[in-house]
Amino acid sequence: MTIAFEVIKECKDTRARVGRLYTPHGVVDTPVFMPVGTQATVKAMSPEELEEIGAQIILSNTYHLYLRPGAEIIKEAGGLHRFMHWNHPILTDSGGFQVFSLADLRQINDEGVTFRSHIDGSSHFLSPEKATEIQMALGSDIAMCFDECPPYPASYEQVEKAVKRTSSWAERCLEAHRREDQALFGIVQGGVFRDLRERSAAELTALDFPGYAIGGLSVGEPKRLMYEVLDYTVPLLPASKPRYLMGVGTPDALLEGVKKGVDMFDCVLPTRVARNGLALTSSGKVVVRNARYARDYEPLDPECDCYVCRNYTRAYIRHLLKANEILGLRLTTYHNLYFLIRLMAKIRTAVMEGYFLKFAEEFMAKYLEKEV
Ligand SMILES: CC1(C)O[C@@H]2[C@@H](CO[C@@]3(CNc4nc5cc6c(=O)[nH]c(N)nc6cc5[nH]4)OC(C)(C)O[C@@H]23)O1
Repeated sequence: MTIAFEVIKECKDTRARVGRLYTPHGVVDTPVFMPVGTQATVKAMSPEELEEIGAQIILSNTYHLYLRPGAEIIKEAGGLHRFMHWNHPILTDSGGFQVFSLADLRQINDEGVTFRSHIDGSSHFLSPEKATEIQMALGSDIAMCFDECPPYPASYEQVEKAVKRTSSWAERCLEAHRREDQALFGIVQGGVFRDLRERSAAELTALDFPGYAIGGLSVGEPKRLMYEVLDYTVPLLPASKPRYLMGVGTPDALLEGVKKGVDMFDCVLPTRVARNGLALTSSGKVVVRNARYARDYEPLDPECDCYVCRNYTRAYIRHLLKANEILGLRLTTYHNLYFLIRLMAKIRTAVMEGYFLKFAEEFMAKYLEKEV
């Protein structure tokens, strides 16, 4: 069995649950936030710093690694874990979504996708079989099916077509998947149409994957629409298997997702906004680049106990960012990742001890979405 999942504790007044995901590279306590390491690195962080921060599992991308350095090099290097010196679980996204969101898409048909590389414009073809072979070569602990994620908004017909293709491609991925020490997760599509979500979930759960992702969300739809889709999609997935909400998210979305029964999350947010000099704190966002922090000798978050908040001030980090010093990016990234990973640890404790709903309400009362 490449992967096993057990629910440890269920919340009594929400769908939240604490679980444990057993993978070939170690155990993951869920709900979990996965830092994104698109090109075999979580930008600006070393693996040792990620361990210090408490990262349990990271995400990497088939599309990017296939284009550069190429799956063959990573395979020759002994696989992705060895290549990037990360000896804990890795989940790889299948490339479907990245082709749509990054590449110069040339053609999509039932066979697969022809596209031009966003790096050098060279022409490539990705199919369910090829995306599966690449992930087997990378050796991630969890591979994702090659799916079609429609944009938002999209017509019913467009989404229906993507559901049909996603289901047929899922069967082909299952057929092509040959790695005993790697789990393959299915991805449910269906946009914001309830009947299409029901159809996609039925077709994918019939294939009995060890875990399921909810795709097609966090692609520009209003948050309340995403929550509505989660309310009727999560119950369609087997309660005994991990549920992964792709591309999410912000602290409020993580809390809502956990409340609705999601176990796994990933998002570029903490690392991406760090590069714009934005810090996530318990009382909201702090754009530390702003002049107002020039003489602010407090830590990024006075309530945070991370290495950055114990040793540096907003004034210093602002100076570094303004001076385009690399350490500025590193310190802000370190703190943002720590903030989200720490939030997930607090969520797990709150579920275990039966006060999750109260915790969520108190956290949101303090964490104002607007900048503080
Ligand atoms: C939230 C935030 C900050 O995350 C950023 C940016 C725009 O949204 C993101 C995150 N949302 C997101 N939804 C996804 C859906 C799928 C999917 O249906 N299938 C597969 N295989 N992979 C997926 C990956 C996904 N990522 O997607 C890109 C374009 C990667 O940048 C991310 O806003």
